[in-house]
Amino acid sequence: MKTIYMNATFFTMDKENQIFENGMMVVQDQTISSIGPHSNEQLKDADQVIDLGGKWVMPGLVNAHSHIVMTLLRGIGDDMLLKPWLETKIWPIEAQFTTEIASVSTQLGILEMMKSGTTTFSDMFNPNGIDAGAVMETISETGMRGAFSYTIFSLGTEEDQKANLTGAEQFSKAYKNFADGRLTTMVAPHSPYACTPEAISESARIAKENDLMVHIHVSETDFEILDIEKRYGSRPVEHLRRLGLFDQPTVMAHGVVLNDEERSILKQHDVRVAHNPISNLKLGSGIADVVSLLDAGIKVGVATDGVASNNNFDMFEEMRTAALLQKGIYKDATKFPAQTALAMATRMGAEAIGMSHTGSLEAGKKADFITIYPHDKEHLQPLSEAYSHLLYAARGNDVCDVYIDGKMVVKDRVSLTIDEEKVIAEANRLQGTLSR
Ligand SMILES: CSC[C@H]1O[C@@H](n2cnc3c(O)ncnc32)[C@H](O)[C@@H]1O
Ligand SMILES: [Zn+2]
Repeated sequence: MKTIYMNATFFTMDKENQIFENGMMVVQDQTISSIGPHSNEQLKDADQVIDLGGKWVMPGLVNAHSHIVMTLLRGIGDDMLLKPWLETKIWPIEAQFTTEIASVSTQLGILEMMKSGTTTFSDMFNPNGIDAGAVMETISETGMRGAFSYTIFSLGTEEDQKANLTGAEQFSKAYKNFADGRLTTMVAPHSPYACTPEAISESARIAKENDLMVHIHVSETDFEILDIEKRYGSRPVEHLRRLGLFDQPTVMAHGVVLNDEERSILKQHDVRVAHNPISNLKLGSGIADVVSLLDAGIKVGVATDGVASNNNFDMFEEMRTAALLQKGIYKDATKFPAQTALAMATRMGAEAIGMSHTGSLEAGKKADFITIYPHDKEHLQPLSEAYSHLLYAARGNDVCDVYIDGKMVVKDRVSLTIDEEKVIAEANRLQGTLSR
């Protein structure tokens, strides 16, 4: 099926950052086959021609680190530091989760992600009490692209830990390249503080044997650095390197507390970073030095973390915050230009999570894109500065239509794959069943 999208401004977010005003994009089945200026010649053999009526089109956003199953915990445990937040609030409530709660949380979270322009996500979930396969099926039905990773924790008895590792290995294998390759898995040890060295080494083994990426929280707070140094005699990055984790392609969430030596270890091992600026601010963890990460040649993606520490999945807000923070900490407005922030939330973010088949509008890439109708929106005028507006002025609810794998999943801000009313009602009912 060959579909042509025309009469739009296309922001490719490719390496050349091309913009085609009154451009044309040809999609063959799930893949972009060409993009460029308007051509009447191309129109002749199309099965379907879609006139986008002057909309802006950009690649779907890539959220490099989230916890979709926690969506029902939005607003619970505000204004706390990471350690007490996890230990006294989040983990006790997550212990009450059921498959139904996890599925509804997931639908609500994906609904919010898609409607604010995210088409790919890389997620870690707490598997306790839930049928992870059923939640993966739920994700598949929404049409979303991404990786869903079963977290490895060294909590509970030795038997619990063994069962957790077995569960993670089975899940990662069973759902690798799922839903026609739209969904996959990673191996996800929670963090150096919630996993024993044995669990980290086992994670590396599972990733190696199954050719999977690793996804882990690292160097999020000063406390973590002191804690790991005290327990193991080295800082988290060196600790994980020694355990062989970085011999597998790894994406680490946070990287707030890093020094030059650690950045050089990360670069040597091609470890990528998922930058979560709002969660890091809200949990009082600090501000990652993204300029130094990029200067060191490390790939960085933008991420929201879960909505219990954000408190939304709006990637427009996230990338703007990322850019403004770097300018602020460096006291230099030339740092972190719009181009860098937009690349991190699209193409570079996709590369960071090992999904370089999406993240830009280029021939050969998956047809994952979003549209914005700017003409009736005051905050997106004057139209001539559209590229600037995408970073500095736009917000998630400006997104009009969303396409993943060439398939429309949101039309005029209405989901075509999720029953919005039902999910919102269920989310409120189920949240009321949790005791806090
Ligand atoms: C990794 S499974 C998901 C699990 O991790 C917990 N969590 C959420 N946000 C953070 C964060 O910023 N740092 C560490 N751990 C976090 C939460 O229990 C999630 O369910
Ligand atoms: Zn997280």
